[in-house]
Amino acid sequence: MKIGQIRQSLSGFYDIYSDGQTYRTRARGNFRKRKITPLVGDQVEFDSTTLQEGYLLKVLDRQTQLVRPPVANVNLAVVVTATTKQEFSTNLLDRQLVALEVAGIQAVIYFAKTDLLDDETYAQREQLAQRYRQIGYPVIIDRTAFSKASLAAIKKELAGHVAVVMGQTGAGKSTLLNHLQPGLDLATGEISQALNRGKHTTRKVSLIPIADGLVADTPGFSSYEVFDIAANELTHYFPEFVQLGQDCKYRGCVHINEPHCAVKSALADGDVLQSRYDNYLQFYETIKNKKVIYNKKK
Ligand SMILES: Nc1nc2c(ncn2[C@@H]2O[C@H](COP(=O)(O)OP(=O)(O)OP(=O)(O)O)[C@@H](O)[C@H]2O)c(=O)[nH]1
Ligand SMILES: [Zn+2]
Repeated sequence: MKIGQIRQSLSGFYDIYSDGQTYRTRARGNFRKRKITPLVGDQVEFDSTTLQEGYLLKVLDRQTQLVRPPVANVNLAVVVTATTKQEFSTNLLDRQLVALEVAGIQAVIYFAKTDLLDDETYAQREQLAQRYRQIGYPVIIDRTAFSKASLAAIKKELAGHVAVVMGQTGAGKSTLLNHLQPGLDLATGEISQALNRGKHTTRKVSLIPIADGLVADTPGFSSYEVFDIAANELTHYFPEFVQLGQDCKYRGCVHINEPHCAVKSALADGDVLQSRYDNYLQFYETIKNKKVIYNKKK
């Protein structure tokens, strides 16, 4: 029995990386009975006779689990945010950040398409980047898109992590992945020619080693339509509110109507971003009314 990590899943085969080797395996039938679908990123126990023939025996406990892309144990997400006036939205950015906080996944923000900005807009984005850094989120922004420095900065963040790239349609996720890994043939929705039995297309998901980290080659979607939390918990997922909230007069203050609220006074002093607070209010109301949050910009 060996232990390894699923690095690729395709048509019922699982490629498991263990001790410098990749083993192709199939899952034993009992997985289906137990309703466990092995996921790329899973740490697993397996048996193998050759590199081509083996059985996946057991999926070990997961740290995290994403649905889109279906990857386990992701602990970092690169949030690709297009910065052009037409596309940029702090609402979308904050929504993704909250979803990641809820999932327990670290976020790195990448500001894309900076080459399309005029100087004034670029300066605004840079200022905003600084504010997000103060909250604790690394932000990668460079006047030159895909500069050596910005790619190196992303690679540094990826080191030691299992990561996904997320962001709106057209934000620049695939383009970024291709710059991080030149020659990468993004395989989203690819039909497996050797293995497809003609019933339906097979989605391949794999984790590719980039700069001492692993990145899912399938970008994720940002459409976390609803936060699976109660409205009064939302404050826990705004890191700057967590810290400030310790000085609110009322325990369990949600920073809306309570007097002597440290978050609201920091907002009045300009120490909390107005856009973050506005988005907080909007998410709060949405969760409270149990409405679905739809993406405004598609
Ligand atoms: N000028 C400029 N264009 C970019 C940049 N990044 C991406 N683009 C362009 O934006 C368009 C969308 O980029 P993609 O990488 O396909 O976006 P995506 O996020 O993968 O989109 P989906 O696959 O639809 O989710 C493409 O035409 C890219 O060439 C950038 O930094 N600067
Ligand atoms: Zn408060």
